[in-house]
Amino acid sequence: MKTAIIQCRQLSHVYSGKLALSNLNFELEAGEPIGLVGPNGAGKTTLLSILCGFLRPTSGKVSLFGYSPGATQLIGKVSALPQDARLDPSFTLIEQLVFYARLQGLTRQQAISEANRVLEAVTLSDIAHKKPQVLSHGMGKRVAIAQALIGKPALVLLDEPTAGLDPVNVRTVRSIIAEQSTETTFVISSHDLTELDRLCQRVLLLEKGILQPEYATINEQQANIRFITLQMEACPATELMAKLQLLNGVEQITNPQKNEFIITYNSDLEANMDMQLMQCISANQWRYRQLSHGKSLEEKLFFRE
Ligand SMILES: Nc1ncnc2c1ncn2[C@@H]1O[C@H](COP(=O)(O)OP(=O)(O)OP(=O)(O)O)[C@@H](O)[C@H]1O
Repeated sequence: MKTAIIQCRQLSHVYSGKLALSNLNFELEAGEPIGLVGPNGAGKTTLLSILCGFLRPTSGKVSLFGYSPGATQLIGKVSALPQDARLDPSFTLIEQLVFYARLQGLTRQQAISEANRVLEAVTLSDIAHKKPQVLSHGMGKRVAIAQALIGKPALVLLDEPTAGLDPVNVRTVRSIIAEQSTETTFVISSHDLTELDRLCQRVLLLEKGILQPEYATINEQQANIRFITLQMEACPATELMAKLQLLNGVEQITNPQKNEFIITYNSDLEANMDMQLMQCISANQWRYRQLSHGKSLEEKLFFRE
């Protein structure tokens, strides 16, 4: 039986009269990264701060691996990257990482080797002996992630890890998370749904402090009902939808935004729907931009029926 790494029961938080989290109940198991999404002010940072032990909930129960957040038993097991992580300008990167590794109880030699390991994981070994002043914003974020990876924690909480990063750094952070996910479960809060879609199989959606229960996991769907998301170059939407509707197995077509179509189909009736779609597009000399299986996370969360 899988054990819960995070358990929240009737968890609420109020800031001087303002309800930020309302009666959250959920349980998460170790595994693939977990996304935490919601509009500004939804309560994501509040929830992560409670999980880190920085903030005590107003009411309810939270446990990580069976312990209260901040418990000494969780040192080395749980770590966090805050939204605005800061580095000390007076010390080199390796000195700061060694310091944090020592705080976890490692010997000096172990701490040096661990600091080098995490710097390598975020591909910054070449500037290990530089001070933080040389870091770009993206590199600073990667050092902070390196710090969160010290001691190979089982759970890492990342608040907006890619916010404000250029596409190259976003890609690097994404691959760091993907690579480390074999031994660490990440909980990642982000506004970037495309990013989370690539990384996460499971998503928690918060709206005004309330967890939307049906979206605790996003990948459940009836086995034979499948989706294809089709992005087209400019095309006659009404004609395209009418023609696709005639294809064998198609149940429904929606057009949530310009040049984007979601085809719902029954895979028992038509297993090769993508081939059928391509043939229909080609026969009509339309041009497509992208065809992907499934719905995007944005569709699942914000265009739900
Ligand atoms: N220290 C505080 N004092 C009072 N209210 C606060 C405090 N921190 C957050 N809030 C309020 O609690 C609610 C949840 O805020 P929180 O920062 O957790 O949301 P969020 O989902 O992380 O938002 P964002 O996406 O903008 O970072 C908001 O209405 C916010 O104004």
